[in-house]
Amino acid sequence: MSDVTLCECFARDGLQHEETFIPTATKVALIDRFAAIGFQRVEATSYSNPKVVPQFGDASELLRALPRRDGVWYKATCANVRAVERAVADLDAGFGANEISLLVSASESHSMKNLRRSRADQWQNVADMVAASQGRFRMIGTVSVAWGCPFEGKVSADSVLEDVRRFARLGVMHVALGDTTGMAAPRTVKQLMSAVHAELPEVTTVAHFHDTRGTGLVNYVAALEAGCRYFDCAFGGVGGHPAKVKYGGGHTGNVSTEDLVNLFESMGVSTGIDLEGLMATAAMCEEALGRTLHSRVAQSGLNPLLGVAAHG
Ligand SMILES: CC(C)(COP(=O)([O-])OP(=O)([O-])OC[C@H]1O[C@@H](n2cnc3c(N)ncnc32)[C@H](O)[C@@H]1OP(=O)([O-])[O-])[C@@H](O)C(=O)NCCC(=O)NCCSC(=O)C[C@@](C)(O)CC(=O)[O-]
Repeated sequence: MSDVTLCECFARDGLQHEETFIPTATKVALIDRFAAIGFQRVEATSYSNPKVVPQFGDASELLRALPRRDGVWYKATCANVRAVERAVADLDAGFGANEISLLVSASESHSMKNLRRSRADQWQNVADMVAASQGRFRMIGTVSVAWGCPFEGKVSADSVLEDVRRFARLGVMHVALGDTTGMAAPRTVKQLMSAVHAELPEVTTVAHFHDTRGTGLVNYVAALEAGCRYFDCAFGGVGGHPAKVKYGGGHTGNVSTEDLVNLFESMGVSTGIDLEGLMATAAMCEEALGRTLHSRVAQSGLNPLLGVAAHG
């Protein structure tokens, strides 16, 4: 049993803004590989409107082809009721995701840009999505821009806390808090995470930090210290947000899986990930995208002290 549960997000958050369509067979091989090296949660695809996000036009085809592994949660992102209906239809057809994420934004402007709905309308949407899901999935409530919005600036921690309560009232007991454009810092991470854990211990928090400003790893340590045990990451730091073009902000990027695994394991926090497999998989991800990705560990190698008692 590992100390933390990592969700490998390369195939969804990672690929979301890749302009080139990655062949379905390549995605399936990578997702299966992620599960094979120890990821118990893998974000596999999104049931977004395929006209808006063509990269996921193959969601059902991909999930149909994906071999299942015991104990692995395959997540599909859902932004509206139509998305959940597609997830249910796939389950009815004998395949599909066993985990879905339901999206809200902590700010009005981000909600309008990302989901094309006001927060109030999206919360109604979430209630409808929960009903449409028929209790057939593990549900992950996801609050974007939870530590700051690129358009509005400060986001009220009380408002985010209320969003977590609303998910819990709807029976969504896993809630991911997203630092969508890298505005969190360790102090604010600890404050918000600790407040959620103190008031809602029955909710499992998931930390979803982007490395927009190089704060991803320190924020993950802060979340760990605040009691969070579920973390999102993506090989090569791929994905994040299309900050430059559409959403304001600068460099995009998830926290690199290789770097996060190396950090946690160096701290003595077991991730359950096979370390040799990690490095080989990083190379597969680079090959799939045809470029060098953003991971210090992929370039420099794992900490040589891993597996060795640090002070003799
Ligand atoms: C925003 C919405 C939901 C508005 O969806 P909408 O209000 O239905 O509007 P629309 O204009 O997109 O839809 C019009 C047409 O598309 C169809 N349609 C509509 N939805 C679907 C669907 N799901 N699947 C298949 N078809 C769909 C719909 O049925 C209709 O068809 P028509 O009647 O014209 O033939 C939609 O445009 C959409 O899915 N957009 C993509 C949203 C998205 O993927 N955003 C990025 C998510 S990442 C994120 O939120 C951040 C996160 C999670 O990573 C955390 C973090 O970083 O902090």
